[in-house]
Amino acid sequence: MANRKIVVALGGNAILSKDASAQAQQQALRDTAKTLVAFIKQGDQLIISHGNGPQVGNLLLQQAAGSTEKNPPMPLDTAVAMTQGSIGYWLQNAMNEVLVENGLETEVATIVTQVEVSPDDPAFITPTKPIGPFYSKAECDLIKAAHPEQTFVEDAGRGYRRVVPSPRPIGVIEASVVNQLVSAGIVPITVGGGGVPVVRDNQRFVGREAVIDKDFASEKLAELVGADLLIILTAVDNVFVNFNQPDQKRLEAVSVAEMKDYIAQDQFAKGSMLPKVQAAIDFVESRPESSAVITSLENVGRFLEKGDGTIISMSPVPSQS
Ligand SMILES: Nc1ncnc2c1ncn2[C@@H]1O[C@H](COP(=O)(O)OP(=O)(O)O)[C@@H](O)[C@H]1O
Ligand SMILES: NC(=O)OP(=O)(O)O
Repeated sequence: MANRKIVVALGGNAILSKDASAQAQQQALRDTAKTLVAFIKQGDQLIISHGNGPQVGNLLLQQAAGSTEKNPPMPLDTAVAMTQGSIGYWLQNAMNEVLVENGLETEVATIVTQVEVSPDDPAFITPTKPIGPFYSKAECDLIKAAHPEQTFVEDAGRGYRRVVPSPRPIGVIEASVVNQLVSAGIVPITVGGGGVPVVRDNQRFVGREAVIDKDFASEKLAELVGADLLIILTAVDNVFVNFNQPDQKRLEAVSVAEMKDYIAQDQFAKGSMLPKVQAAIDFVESRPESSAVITSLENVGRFLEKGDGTIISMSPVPSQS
């Protein structure tokens, strides 16, 4: 089925694996662009979003390392905007290259996107969003001693990471601009890093220091632009119940009601799979004719061909595999 309006959210592995150099991230995004072009080839209207957790954390560290009185570090909302710019540049450049290789004239544009949050969101007092590199316990203790204002958590057995507030998105300021670009046949790259968090202050919007979850921001955008499909790309082909246990079960076509039962059973890890599943449910509930897909970049071909992946909808249709 072509001609769908699709919001696709790119997970960490679409941009960054082990090597955080610009060159390596650009190469990863070239590979990602080769996958995404399949949607454009079959006539879908694509809207691309992406994460920025590792990048924005690294940027804060670079800023802190080089800052002087005359060259102060930038606040977190500005750092999020900076990563929207850098990752957006890499991705639109990669998309341009791959589109030309495929003989397509589609244009791509990155939009610095502001996402509205509530100033009263409890997330501002309880930081949960991991950013930047992983540390050992000893490294983490040293940083905490020097920066008692920073919060760190142990992240799924992989080490310690700084966490920052992650309020829920309630609006996307540039949603109408995104829709106008889509209507003009342009592929927008938007709500990068979850969008720049802003709060309403009478007639204006004011930045707040936080990092919004890109899956929630992509969901909000998908709702606002009236998307047909929300695709969340991550490192796994499917969502599982009893994940990583001998009896793990792959979820394929699954209903919103079933997903809610699994959430109640605590099947999805907080901070990794749970926000993706929650975003998928929120989107399908807001647009009951639509569906949401959680799968990997590597599985996109099989999703397009046979409907493989975890597909969440009100009334699931079994895959052709
Ligand atoms: N129930 C589950 N099913 C599948 N993956 C899960 C589950 N619970 C946790 N995960 C983990 O969540 C990861 C996706 O979260 P994360 O790495 O934070 O996302 P992102 O791709 O956006 O960076 C998967 O790669 C997997 O390791
Ligand atoms: N902003 C955000 O959700 O980034 P990650 O997906 O990289 O954590």
